Amino acid sequence: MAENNGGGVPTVIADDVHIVYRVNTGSAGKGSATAALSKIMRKGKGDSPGVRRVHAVRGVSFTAYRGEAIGLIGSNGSGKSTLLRAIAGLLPCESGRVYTDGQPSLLGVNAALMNDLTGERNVVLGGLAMGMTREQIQERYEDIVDFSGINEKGDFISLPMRTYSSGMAARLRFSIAAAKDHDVLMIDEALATGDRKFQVRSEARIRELREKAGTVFLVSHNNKSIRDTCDRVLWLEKGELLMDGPTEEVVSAYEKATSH
Ligand SMILES: Nc1ncnc2c1ncn2[C@@H]1O[C@H](COP(=O)(O)OP(=O)(O)OP(=O)(O)O)[C@@H](O)[C@H]1O
Repeated sequence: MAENNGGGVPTVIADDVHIVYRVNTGSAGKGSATAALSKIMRKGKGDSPGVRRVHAVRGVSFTAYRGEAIGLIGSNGSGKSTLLRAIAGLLPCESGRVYTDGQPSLLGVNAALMNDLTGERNVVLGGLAMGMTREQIQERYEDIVDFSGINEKGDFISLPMRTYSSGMAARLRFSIAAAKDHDVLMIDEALATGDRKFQVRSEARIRELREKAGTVFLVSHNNKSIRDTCDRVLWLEKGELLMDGPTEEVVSAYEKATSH
């Protein structure tokens, strides 16, 4: 639908993507009536006993271009995080394809840093995990810590991450990820967790990343963050792409639909 690419270079192409989780329900026990019933229901569907399918993304197609910041909105459980994980290559597609130009990096509020290690060690760990060299990390270390603001109220960077508030931890995660110029940067709710001052800073950094020819995806329930950051929005509902277009058009339609 949205063709605001200005003749740009595609960075992510999703082509009729379907993603199915398989959940072990543990109800495969012999003899129980429920087990027998689910066996009958499952017949011909090709899944093993005790496994339930959750069809989280259903036939989503879009093309993202270099320089775009794309918001993903939709109610809880609509498939936003699942779609991001598939673009990052962390989940396989049941059918359809995701093509990417460059390495997509997913920055979630749950991005795996080690709680028992200090902030300092996590900066190094996170940098290495993103493919930076030790020298590059060394070079950017001060900037990362300054950007995170972790040390504004004392020397917190040398304390284990488990002593951080959720906002502080989210800020550090964002700062680590934003230290690298990404081909495709995906942010899951990270902005919603920092305080207003940090949000302003991270929005500015996202704009910079976009100018460096990357593509940014942002999943958020905060429509203001989406409006401030994105120029295009995908609205997912029950795993399907309901709307794809300019931010104001899609967010207004979403607000209208969810206001009653
Ligand atoms: N690991 C998992 N195993 C099984 N089902 C899952 C898993 N993760 C998500 N789901 C299911 O997939 C569907 C989409 O979930 P997803 O987390 O992608 O939604 P979301 O739009 O990001 O939601 P939210 O706004 O609440 O973060 C939901 O029905 C959810 O229950």
